[in-house]
Amino acid sequence: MHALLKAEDLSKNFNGLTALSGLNLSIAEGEIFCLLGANGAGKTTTINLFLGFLTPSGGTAFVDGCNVADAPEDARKRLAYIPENVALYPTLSGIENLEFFDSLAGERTPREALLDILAEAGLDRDAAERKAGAYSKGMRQKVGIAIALAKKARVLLLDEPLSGLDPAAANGFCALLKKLQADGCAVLMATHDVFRAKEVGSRIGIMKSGQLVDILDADTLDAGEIERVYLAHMHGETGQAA
Ligand SMILES: Nc1ncnc2c1ncn2[C@@H]1O[C@H](COP(=O)(O)OP(=O)(O)OP(=O)(O)O)[C@@H](O)[C@H]1O
Repeated sequence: MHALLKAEDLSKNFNGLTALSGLNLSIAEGEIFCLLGANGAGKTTTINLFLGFLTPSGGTAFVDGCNVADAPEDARKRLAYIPENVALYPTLSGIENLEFFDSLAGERTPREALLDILAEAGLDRDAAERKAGAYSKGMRQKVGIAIALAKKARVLLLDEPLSGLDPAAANGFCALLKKLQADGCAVLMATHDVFRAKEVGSRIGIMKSGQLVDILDADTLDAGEIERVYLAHMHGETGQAA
């Protein structure tokens, strides 16, 4: 399977602190890779290196075969990024925000088609016409997904997109991710939620102190087992497996 995200010996240091050390990882089309790890483990650093927001101290990040450091604009065209808090223009409606981000991505998708995309992301027409300043966090995440859908991004980078969502909103968000996965997207999602990682992930990576110390197959373990392996790594009871 074609790797849409690839890290080769990817590292990042900040003034002597190793935030990411020698990451080797391939994420194929149709795969959701969840990154678990304690605060400061290096998850956001990994995502920021794929986004081209940071320059690697060593190694290479590729998005759909495109070297991010050499061609950050090309790489960014192929991906969509959903942070923990999707920032929208509060005085614009949901549909106006989507129109704006669509134009930034160089698209001119007709308004009706964008309204359909918002509906697909779970935001009905009434909500889409309301000012985004009054949106809940879950509604803003839906616009984030709609931006990704409109862009036809093949790669999704998600940094704790579920934190603070109520169970129904988190469930809806995961269902959308599954749909994108079925369409062949590759997803890298940083999360603290073991249960959702098990539910939505194809593979689960465990990061500790800047290193990917284990990769688990989400299909063969239940959430309790994943949590046990995770905690064993955090408490230093397991050797490095990756
Ligand atoms: N711009 C920066 N300058 C200096 N140090 C940084 C910078 N960004 C991250 N770090 C450090 O790099 C390490 C990894 O941070 P990172 O944000 O990648 O962790 P994380 O796994 O995403 O954590 P969290 O779960 O809290 O979001 C931390 O020690 C952090 O303090």
